[in-house]
Amino acid sequence: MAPNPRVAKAFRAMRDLGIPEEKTKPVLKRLLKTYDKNWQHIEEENYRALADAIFDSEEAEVCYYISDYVSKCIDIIIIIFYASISSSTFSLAAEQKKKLEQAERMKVIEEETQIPEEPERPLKRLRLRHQDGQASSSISSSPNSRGTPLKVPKLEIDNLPDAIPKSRSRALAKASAGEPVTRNESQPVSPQAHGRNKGKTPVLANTLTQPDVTNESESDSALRARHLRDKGKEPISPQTDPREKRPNADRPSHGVRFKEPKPKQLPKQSALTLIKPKDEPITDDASPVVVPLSVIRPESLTNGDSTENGLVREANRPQLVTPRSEANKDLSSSALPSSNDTNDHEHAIIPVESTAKLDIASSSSGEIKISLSLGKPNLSITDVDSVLKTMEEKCLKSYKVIDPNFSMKKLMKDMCECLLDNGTGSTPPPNDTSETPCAADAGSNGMPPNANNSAGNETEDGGSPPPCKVVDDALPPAVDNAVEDCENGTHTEQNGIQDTESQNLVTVSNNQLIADDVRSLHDANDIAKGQEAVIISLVNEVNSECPPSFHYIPQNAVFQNAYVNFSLARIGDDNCCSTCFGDCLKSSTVCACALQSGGEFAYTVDGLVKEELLDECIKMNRDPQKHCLFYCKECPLERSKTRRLSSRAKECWLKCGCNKQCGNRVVQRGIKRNLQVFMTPGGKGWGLRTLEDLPKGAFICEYVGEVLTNAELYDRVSRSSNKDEHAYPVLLDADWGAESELKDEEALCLDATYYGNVARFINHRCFDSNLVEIPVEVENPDHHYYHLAFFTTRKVKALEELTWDYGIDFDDEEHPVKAFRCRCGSRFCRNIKRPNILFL
Ligand SMILES: C[S@@+](CC[C@H](N)C(=O)[O-])C[C@H]1O[C@@H](n2cnc3c(N)ncnc32)[C@H](O)[C@@H]1O
Repeated sequence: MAPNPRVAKAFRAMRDLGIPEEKTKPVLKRLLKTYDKNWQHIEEENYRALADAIFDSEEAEVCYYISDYVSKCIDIIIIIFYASISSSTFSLAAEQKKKLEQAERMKVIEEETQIPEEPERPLKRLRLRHQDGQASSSISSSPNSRGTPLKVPKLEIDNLPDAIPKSRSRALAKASAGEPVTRNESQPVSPQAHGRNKGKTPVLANTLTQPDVTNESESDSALRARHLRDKGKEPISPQTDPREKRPNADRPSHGVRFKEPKPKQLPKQSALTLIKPKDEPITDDASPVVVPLSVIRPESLTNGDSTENGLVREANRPQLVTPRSEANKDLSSSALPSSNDTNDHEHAIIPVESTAKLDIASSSSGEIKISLSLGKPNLSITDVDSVLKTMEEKCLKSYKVIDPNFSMKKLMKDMCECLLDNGTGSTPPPNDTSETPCAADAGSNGMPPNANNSAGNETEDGGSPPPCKVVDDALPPAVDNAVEDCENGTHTEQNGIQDTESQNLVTVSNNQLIADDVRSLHDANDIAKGQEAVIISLVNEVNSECPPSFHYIPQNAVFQNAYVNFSLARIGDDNCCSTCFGDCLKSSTVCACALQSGGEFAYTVDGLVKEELLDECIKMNRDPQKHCLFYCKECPLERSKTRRLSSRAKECWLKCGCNKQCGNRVVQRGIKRNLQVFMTPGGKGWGLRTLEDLPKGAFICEYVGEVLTNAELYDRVSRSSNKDEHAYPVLLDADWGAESELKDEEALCLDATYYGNVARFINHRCFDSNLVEIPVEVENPDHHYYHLAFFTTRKVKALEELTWDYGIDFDDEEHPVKAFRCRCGSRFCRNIKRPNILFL
């Protein structure tokens, strides 16, 4: 049968549009049926009805694909949503809910895309295009569509909700296309999650985890730093006021309060949004050069303007402005001095990290240049300000620098000033008139108003102070206020300056730059912070060195393992004078406590140590071989002799019937003399001096510190980065009661490095020191633990430095605490290498 010419014409028209006959045929059949074989409707507008009907049938197919795809995407989003609100694995309920929702959606989509058996006038396509926001166009007039077969439309991924990151969208697209998805595309890892969960969390969970903003904790490196800082420094004895403990994040001390860094605010997101992935996070460990800094200033820097917790309010604190501040204005562009400059410059190379090198150079004109070589050849930093800003943020985050005015520039300026101030003395002095007087500056010579000033500025030897070796004589009075310069938190040990005369080279130890600690705050008006019966002031008339960082404690505190048991039950009747009344020294009967020290009290009614005991102790100190043959392992006889000869005092205590003013309670009543911590002019660092004339045998102070076992001390010293920093720990070795030699885990010592009293400032003098230490039993009849009390060996004039003989063997290379180069100035100094005289 010949084909109907109208059918053939319709096929041709559709072919022209790229629609093959087999697609046209069924649709045409349906249309003819629909229009009751009314060809007019079909042929109108160049077969528009037919073409639309064909497109609609194709679109229905496409819609199915789209709906399927969208539903899969929604599924994934729902999975994400559920996973994000519950970090645990999928719950069954969630999965069920998801499936139900999916089925619901599928139903709706299917309903929407169903082809009605009897289609209405096919204009839907045009309407859809309008809805898409695209220009309405007739299929015949659209040049693009003309002849182009319809394909499965590409999913417009970029139009998915904004919060879906592109990489994730790409992953979705790839996944749907059956392409492999890369790890980065599948894992929008938050910086926190990246570091924490690396290699641990399943990909999906990792992808979905929101960053734990509220729990953002210190970086590992900051924690490590704090751990190291606090290690070995926290006495746990109940004797110790817990507030005195080193501050840490959990337990802020009264002096310093750490402010946790505020977690970064994330943009607000709805429940369904995902966190945009970031590039590899920069971790705290990333920076090779980190200078942890504390900017807590000593209270002494203020004129009483300290806040309740002891912090200094920056705004009211006068700023140091010196001409030298210009020196570091442009650190980035300044080149280090050439080797030709070496005569004019002091030059220190500080190893910062294996690949990085910090270089500091100073010129005699007061210029300081700091350069940092990172060992990376192609590094170019053009914007120093942004580097400084980043560093400030880092300091705030990692090192809890809490001062809002903290600035790296200021820190570097301070560092330069410290370098100049602590340098060789060849650098010009600060020419600054804007410095405010130091709180400690109680007079031109540092004497407080009530001090007996009559004695003049004598040294122990009776002469004037020796010319200062480190600081130029020409230093102006401004350096009296040097305590103010300590605001950068760095601290230079006098010993850190090596051989300044010989090579004009300042060697700066690493830990001068790395303030490993938040400084304990010192009140220069009273370094004891009111914990002693007297005020102990602090002055520095010599240089700008800061008082060392330590906690002042008026009584010993057990660090950890030391066994110091003060139970009343352990004090027998023989060890106390329970029947005494008032002042034992005035009693007519010999008290039990006196019997304990050979039938006589150790003190006179004037509160001085009796001459015999004093002389015995002095002799013992000066010639231990002769007077105290202690610790002869080979010879038990010598050992017992030593014990018998051990000179000591025994004081009344809690079980005694006498009162607190009893003459046999000298050491336990604490410091009574007018003392001052001062910077020695002779290169020994800080020292202690008396501000009043003292008689022979006067009690000065006790050596107070942490009570450690020997084993703990060795451990502490060997772990310490700066072994020299230890304030010369003392061994409590007058173990006159022990039956056998004490093990290192039992033997005790005192370390005043981190916790101590004013005695930690007493310098050593060989042989003829004006103080001698006497073991004093107070609470503990075991004699395994006792108090080490200092008494004057002779009359001492006001302003004389107080010294004691540490008993150092300067040739003992094996001692855990390294001996210093002695500058005691004594004629009998043991550190002077004398030529061996050969007697023939
Ligand atoms: C107990 S501390 C005394 C206070 C110390 N000068 C300070 O500035 O903190 C002991 C340290 O002081 C220094 N020192 C004490 N006597 C010294 C002396 N005769 N010569 C040189 N340095 C001395 C040594 O650095 C020693 O390690």
